[in-house]
Amino acid sequence: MPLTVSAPAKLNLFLHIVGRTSNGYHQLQSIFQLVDLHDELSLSLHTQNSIEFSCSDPEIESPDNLVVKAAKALQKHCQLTVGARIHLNKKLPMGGGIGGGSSDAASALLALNHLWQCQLTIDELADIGLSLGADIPVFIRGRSAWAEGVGEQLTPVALPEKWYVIIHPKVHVSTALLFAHPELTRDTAKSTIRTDLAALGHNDFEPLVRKLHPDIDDIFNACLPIAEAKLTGSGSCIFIATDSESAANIVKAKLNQTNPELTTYIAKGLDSSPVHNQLNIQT
Ligand SMILES: C[C@](O)(CO)[C@H](O)COP(=O)(O)OP(=O)(O)OC[C@H]1O[C@@H](n2ccc(N)nc2=O)[C@H](O)[C@@H]1O
Ligand SMILES: Nc1ncnc2c1ncn2[C@@H]1O[C@H](COP(=O)(O)OP(=O)(O)OP(=O)(O)O)[C@@H](O)[C@H]1O
Repeated sequence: MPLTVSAPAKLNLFLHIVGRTSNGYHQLQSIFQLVDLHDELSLSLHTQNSIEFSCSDPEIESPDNLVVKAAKALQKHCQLTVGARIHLNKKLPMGGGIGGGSSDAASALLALNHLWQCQLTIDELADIGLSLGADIPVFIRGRSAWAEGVGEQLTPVALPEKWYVIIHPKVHVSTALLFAHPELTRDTAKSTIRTDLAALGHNDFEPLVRKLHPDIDDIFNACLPIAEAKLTGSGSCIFIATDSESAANIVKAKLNQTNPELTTYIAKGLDSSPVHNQLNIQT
């Protein structure tokens, strides 16, 4: 029987860019909110040391997939002679700033650490994850968190229970291009940990993303009379926070009334990642 684990999505409830590191990466302050939308990974042992990867979406069934990179990084780190067969059931929208690829990689690292009996600590797995992408450590640690540094310095925070309406504009926004853009605001004042920034903070990518992508700007404008909308990560997904599932359903219905073409999801905020429960990891 393969081992099956989830890979949840995240929202950046706010995202302030507060500086730059010497290697060109950006220093952020953000709150990562894990949500109950997820991909699914099935993993089993392979007696040879190859990583056999398949995916429900043929477009990302490639050796470049972050899942394959994560598996190979762990295999190399632990100098293993065994491999794995991994299937990814892709359900999360891609390139939307909800961290799907990063979460898939994190769940692969956590599950393979278990399957291969590597016995690496969460800190060691988070370091391997960070070498593959700035968004991976939060999924390794598996807690909604206040984030600093490039997103790897994480302090778990208890957030009020929320349901989010997530809108996925069918626009792919490049994280690397946005971070490199001359018009990006990079000097937002640093704050000490404040969970009220979940509601009060802004996303420094938003003005630029709206300027570069008129379709996304149109969606923000359509949300205006309904509720406050925010961008997650570098986009393209936009979300609206509500206090209950029924309130989320009402917002979703209103949005779809004004624009039936919109792809919308409802997601509940999570304090901790389902993959940690599935693998019985105590954090
Ligand atoms: C926008 C966020 O999603 C917010 O959570 C993340 O900061 C992005 O994390 P990610 O997609 O895992 O990013 P990576 O794959 O590590 O890097 C993609 C590109 O974004 C830039 N990058 C990323 C993270 C960061 N703190 N500063 C950066 O400048 C890097 O130049 C890199 O070329
Ligand atoms: N397992 C994966 N799932 C999705 N995309 C992947 C995966 N591995 C590699 N990719 C590549 O990464 C690109 C961005 O994927 P992803 O959905 O993680 O973006 P994102 O949600 O914007 O992430 P982030 O918030 O970390 O910037 C995809 O277009 C795809 O080419």
